[in-house]
Amino acid sequence: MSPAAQTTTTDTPPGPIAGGNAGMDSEYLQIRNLAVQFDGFRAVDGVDLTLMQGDLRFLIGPNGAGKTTIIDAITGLVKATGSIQKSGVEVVGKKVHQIARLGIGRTFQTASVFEELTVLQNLDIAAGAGRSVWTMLRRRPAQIPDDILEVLETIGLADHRETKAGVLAHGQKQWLEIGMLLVQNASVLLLDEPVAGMSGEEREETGQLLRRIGGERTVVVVEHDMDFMRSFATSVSVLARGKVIAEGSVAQVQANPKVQEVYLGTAAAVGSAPVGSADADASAEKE
Ligand SMILES: Nc1ncnc2c1ncn2[C@@H]1O[C@H](COP(=O)(O)OP(=O)(O)OP(=O)(O)O)[C@@H](O)[C@H]1O
Repeated sequence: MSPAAQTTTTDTPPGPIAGGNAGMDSEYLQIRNLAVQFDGFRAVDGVDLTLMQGDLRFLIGPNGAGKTTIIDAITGLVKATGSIQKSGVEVVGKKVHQIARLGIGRTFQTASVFEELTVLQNLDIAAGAGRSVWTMLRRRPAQIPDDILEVLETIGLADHRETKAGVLAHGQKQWLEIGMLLVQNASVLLLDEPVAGMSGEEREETGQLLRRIGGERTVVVVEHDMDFMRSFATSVSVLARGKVIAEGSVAQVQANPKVQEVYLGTAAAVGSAPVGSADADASAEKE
């Protein structure tokens, strides 16, 4: 069953809304004055972001704006300065595995699943602790832990749990990768171009999946697909040359002259062109 087909009317957590939906006790990510340099080049240059649980935040901006580097900095893959706090705990300076243990997970532009293993085995490995491959292989379906069964339903792959990941459709691989973060109990999910290369139907289903998981988590989506952003973002931060140049609702950023300038230079453009398109990049370079 596809994720989109699984929306329930009872016990459905509140969906994402701008500013978050979980009140004072919610998880959050607070980024202050974040900077990343590569040989003196400031790829990320003094970025502040406040990301609340229940706010489905999109990070957009032309190619090279620094979006992926911000995700790399949050997850410890590149050295950064400044502060990144996850619910009060400082992340900058911690190692990749320590950051993952804090509940911060990410996906990559190309899905990184174990192609030779089944969907269930991939989720089992991601869930990790104490589950040997042997236990996993001998286990009967009834013994699948509840948390993994729930995630299989959430990502729409319950009927594919014995399918090898390598033969899944492109979209299903991305959903599996998101599922691998969910079984690790990641409360902050950083998704790098999750719908790149997907069909229209897969995009819609992915958006619905993000809505379902985004109500209870902090979800940040780096995306070039403007239609997808308009359909599912509850808030948007726009980056250009390593800096946040605008932030707000979809309507607010689309109406922002700085954003229009970074893209094609007209109001119509930011409403229609995919960000990062050749025209948009040419325009950004002319600034
Ligand atoms: N490891 C690296 N070494 C040197 N420069 C890098 C490295 N990683 C990224 N950069 C540079 O940093 C800048 C920001 O790159 P980044 O990938 O974060 O941009 P982006 O906004 O994610 O772009 P895109 O939308 O094209 O993925 C670019 O100029 C890029 O060339």
